[in-house]
Amino acid sequence: MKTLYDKLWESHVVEDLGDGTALLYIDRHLVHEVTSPQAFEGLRLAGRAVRRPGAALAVADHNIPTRDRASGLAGIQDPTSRLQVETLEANMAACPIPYIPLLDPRQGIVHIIGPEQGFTLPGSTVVCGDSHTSTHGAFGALAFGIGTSEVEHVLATQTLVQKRARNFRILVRGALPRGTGAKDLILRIIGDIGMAGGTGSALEFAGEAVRALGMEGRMTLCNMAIEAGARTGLVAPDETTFAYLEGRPMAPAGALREEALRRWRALPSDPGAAFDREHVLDVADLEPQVTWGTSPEQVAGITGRAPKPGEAPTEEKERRAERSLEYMGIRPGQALTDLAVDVVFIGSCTNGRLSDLREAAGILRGRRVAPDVQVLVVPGSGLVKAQAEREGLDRVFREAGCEWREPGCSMCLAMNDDRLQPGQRCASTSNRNFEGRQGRLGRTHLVSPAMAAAAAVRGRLADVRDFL
Ligand SMILES: CC(C)[C@H](C(=O)O)[C@@H](O)C(=O)O
Ligand code: SF4
Repeated sequence: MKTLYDKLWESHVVEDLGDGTALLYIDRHLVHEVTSPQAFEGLRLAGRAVRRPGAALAVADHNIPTRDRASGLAGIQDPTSRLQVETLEANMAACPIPYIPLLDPRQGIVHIIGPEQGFTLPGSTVVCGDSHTSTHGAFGALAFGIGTSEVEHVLATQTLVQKRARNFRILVRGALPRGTGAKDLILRIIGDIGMAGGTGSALEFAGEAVRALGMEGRMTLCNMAIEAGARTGLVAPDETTFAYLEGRPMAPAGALREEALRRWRALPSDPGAAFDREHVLDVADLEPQVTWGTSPEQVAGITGRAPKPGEAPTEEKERRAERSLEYMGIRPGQALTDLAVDVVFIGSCTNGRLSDLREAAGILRGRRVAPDVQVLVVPGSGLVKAQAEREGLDRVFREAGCEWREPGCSMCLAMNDDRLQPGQRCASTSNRNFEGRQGRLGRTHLVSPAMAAAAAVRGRLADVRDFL
């Protein structure tokens, strides 16, 4: 009896190296501009070629502006940012890896375009020089982030040495209550098990609440598995997965699809397979979640308060909470709905997909953004943007007073023009809230798209259930 993870691992071992490590075959490799330049340089210096260009897919996403795209590379003001994108373009011109250029309608965040193109498939190994590669585990793929030297290794050999992870099942009972979704669920899970709770493990999300999620919600869960310290996140593929993949440009079709479906259906963990660890939670009472600190584990329900001295379970957590509150400009015990926001960011590979934009638009429709709040809505890809526009979501956002931008990582991290000013407070649908993540001295509260929209309207962190 095997878990999904065991099956994925065992079917990709090229050679067992002992000590729990093995050389794995890598089926798919996503490439972006930040972690690939040195890898290509390394190949050049060693006189090596890319082993299987067709197994890779490249796109620029982190350093690109989300406005005035028409000017292309020339529109990138920051020299380091421009150099990274230029280098990616030069590397792609010199090798046959499929590349989605900046002005291509399919351009977008690497973790959004992979699934969208049908590049990410159940049963495969997927790597990228990016920690949030775990996102692709939502398809029942073994997907994990790698470092730049590993990017070079995969380019050269299509293999990678890995250490086998422990099996950790997160079993989610009950149905997600009104006003909550995948983002609230993963924030709650990280709050429960902690930012190091998943260390050395593959987190398999299971249970009825996970089955009920669409692919986009499952991607949100797996995206943040890494924020619980896990190697990767997984959801067993099922009919929802197969329906999502049907007709995608790079997914198997016809007889190949039939053959693939037979294999994919054998992937889920066998009933009774042993997990090294299990965490069970019931979501019947889950509230919309919001982080109050500078780690995703520092999270509470929106009706909650910032912690008071003496409330943390350990001395170390107490000190961390104290420091976080100081950085965040929050008084101990302050009600979270007291906190006024300056900026709202709706986007990222956590929550920049169509269902996320629909969710946010559902709250903003017919309402206005509070005065002096800047709201950035950044679709995760050009295809998400086009579909949102067909549905009139861009109008909903614009009429409410939001800015409708071009796809990219944007304000998820301070690597492009979109960033917080020192001291600004932001309700953000992204995945990281450490100090300076969205800009020097910026203050980030991680929330769902619906909660971000509610904060935009109220001008403070707000309970989205008041808007339903
Ligand atoms: C820039 C990149 C290497 C980084 C990552 O690995 O995750 C980024 O995507 C992030 O989210 O911090
Ligand atoms: S959207 Fe954010 S988390 Fe995702 S790849 Fe870009 S920077 Fe990393």
